[in-house]
Order: sequence, then structure tokens, then C-alpha cells
Amino acid sequence: MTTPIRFELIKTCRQTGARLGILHTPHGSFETPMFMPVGTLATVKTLSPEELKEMGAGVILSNTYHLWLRPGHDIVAEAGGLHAFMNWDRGILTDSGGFQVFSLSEFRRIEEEGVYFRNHLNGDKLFLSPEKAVEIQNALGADIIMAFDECPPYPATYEYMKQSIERTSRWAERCLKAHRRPNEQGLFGIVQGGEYEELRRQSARDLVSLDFPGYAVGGLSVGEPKEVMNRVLEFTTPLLPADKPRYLMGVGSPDSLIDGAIRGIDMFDCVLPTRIGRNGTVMTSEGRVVIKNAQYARDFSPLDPHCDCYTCRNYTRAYIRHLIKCDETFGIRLTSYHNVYFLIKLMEQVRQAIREDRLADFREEFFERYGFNKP
Ligand SMILES: Nc1cc(N)c2c(=O)[nH][nH]c(=O)c2c1
Repeated sequence: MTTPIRFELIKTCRQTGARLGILHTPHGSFETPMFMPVGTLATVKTLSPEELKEMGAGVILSNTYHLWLRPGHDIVAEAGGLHAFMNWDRGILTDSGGFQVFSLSEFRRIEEEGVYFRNHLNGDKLFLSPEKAVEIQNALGADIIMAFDECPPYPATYEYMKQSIERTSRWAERCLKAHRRPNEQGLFGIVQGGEYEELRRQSARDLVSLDFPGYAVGGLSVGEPKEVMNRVLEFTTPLLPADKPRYLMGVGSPDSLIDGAIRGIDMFDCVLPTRIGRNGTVMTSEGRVVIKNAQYARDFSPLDPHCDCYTCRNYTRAYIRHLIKCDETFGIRLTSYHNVYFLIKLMEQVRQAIREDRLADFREEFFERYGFNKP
């Protein structure tokens, strides 16, 4: 089998061990570490494919659970797959749906065969299994698809976590067997285990033995303190093959992206930039700005004086505050554009710092300016 996904390691930062790489996919090759904007329902909310391209987005995410419910994976398949359906000719990754089942649905029941739960939109009874999750993703046609896993809540007991990771490993094997398009879509395994090093080791050992083309670190960014996330990454990423891509799911904020890259992560995704953008909060090089605040009513400067994005080159804080206060759609387009651009450009700066072996210095400078070091 020729996997369609290949990771090329370019160099390792001498200061931190962070990796500069290239992720090769059937829809292009993209430098890592990378941030992947999330397009839950086949759109990165309010942004066009052209805008995403001009800011440098390479791989974007869509959610299997949501697309299964609306419009249905059969309709997307009839359209020629997600790339054709959403007019995006670069990389696409779909998650397996497991996370949404656990985070969105009530009355769920986890069995060996799969998960029984309720449709969060209309309450209908639904069932998702490893085989069904892969069938849906095969139909959607993303370049990278994810194994069906359980993402236990934080915190979880050692006993619960142990039986959960063992079932997730059995589910991963079933996903590999059910995969009908291994030469076109790379299936990634998801390492679980919570904050327990022994269980992370067991999960990684099980999944690496199945030889996936890439691996995700799951079960993080689920409410744990950042110190716990960083500690788990410190003992988990070294367990994963150096020649395969490593994807930290659901992360994240600027500090977590930098700290994740330092700990050997290559790929990140998070709804944060568009989600907080819709609430009128923006990330800037001097920290977060809540644009609705009255202090910006007569502030005719850009959102971020150090940003060269479309929003910052053409509009002021006063104008954007006015649009957000009046619920004008153009307002959340401008904030969303800036936030996605900010994280994509942050990863460009991270890659340049790796090239120059100074990512630790960059972290210090960025944290100081952004205000992460403030007590
Ligand atoms: N923070 C997270 C976000 C996610 N989309 C996922 C996921 O899809 N699967 N498994 C996970 O553990 C997980 C964690």
C-alpha cells in the first residue's frame, strides 16, 4: 500500500527540539509546524477559500459528525467529495466524529461495537462505530482521516482511562480494516491515556504497532491546566515515530501552539480564532483585544499595529467595534479573517525561528509582548 501522506523532516531546532517539516498530501505539500483552520460544516465560518489561500492556509478541517447529519456524506460524495463540494483544492482533514458524539450528545452509551447516542439537533437515536466513522470519511474524501476513538473527559480515573484506551486501540485496528481508500486517504491513529504516562505509553505502543501514516495526540485541550498538557506532550511525542506527522487535536491558543511545537508537534487545529472572532475578541501581538469595550469607540488604529492582514490594513478598531456592536456580519468577517491570519502567521514565525535555532528566544519575546508572562 502506498500511503498518500508523507512527512519530510527538514531540520530540528537546536534550542528546543522543535521540528521543521513538510507534510506531503494528494492536494499539495505544506510546511510544518502548521495551524489548520476549522471548517466544521465545510466552511471556515465567514471566510472564502480565496481568503484562506491568500493568508497561507494549507490544510483545513471539517467535522465528520456534523457533515454526516447535514447535508449527509452521500450528498458530499455525489458532489465529488469535500474538495469539490466546498471548492477547496488544498489539504483537508476530517476528524472521526467521536469527539462530537462525546461532547455534543447526551444519553450516550459506549459499547464494544460502538456508541449509541442522540442526534443533538432533533434527538433521533444514532449509532456510530469505527466502521461507520471510516465509511463516512471515505465518502467525504479528505486527504487525512482520523480513527474513531473515545476522548474521555478530564479528569478521568486511571481505571476508566485504562479500559478506554484499550477499547480505542481495538477500534483503531477495526478502522484500518474498514478503510476502503488507503492509497488516497491517510488514516491517522489517536493516542489517548489522559495524564497517565503508563497509559499514554500503552496507547502509543498499540497504535505504533499498527503502522499508521500519522498520529494524533488526543484527550488534551479538554479542560486540563496548560502545565498538564505540556507535561503529557513531553512524555508522549517521543513515543511517536520521528518520520511520521504528529497532530495535537483541538489546540489552540498562541501559547499552546508555541509550546506544542517546542514539544515536537507538527499539526494543530482549533475553532478558537473564528469562535472568539464571532464574539468580537481578537488576538494581537500585544495580547487579546475585546473590541466591544468602550475604550475602542474612538480608537482609529488597526486591531494590531504589527499585523499586515486585510483587516488591519483597511479598517480601524472604532469601525470594527461599531460593526460588532450593531451585529453587522462584516464585523465578524473582519475579526475572523484577522484571527485566522494571526495564527497562520504565528506558525510562519515559529518555522523561521526553528530554521534559525532560536525558538526558545522567540517564545520568550512573544510571551513577554503578548502578556503570557504576567502573573
Ligand atoms: N481536543 C480534542 C479535539 C478533538 N477534535 C478530538 C477528536 O476528534 N478525537 N479525539 C480527541 O481526543 C480529541 C480531542
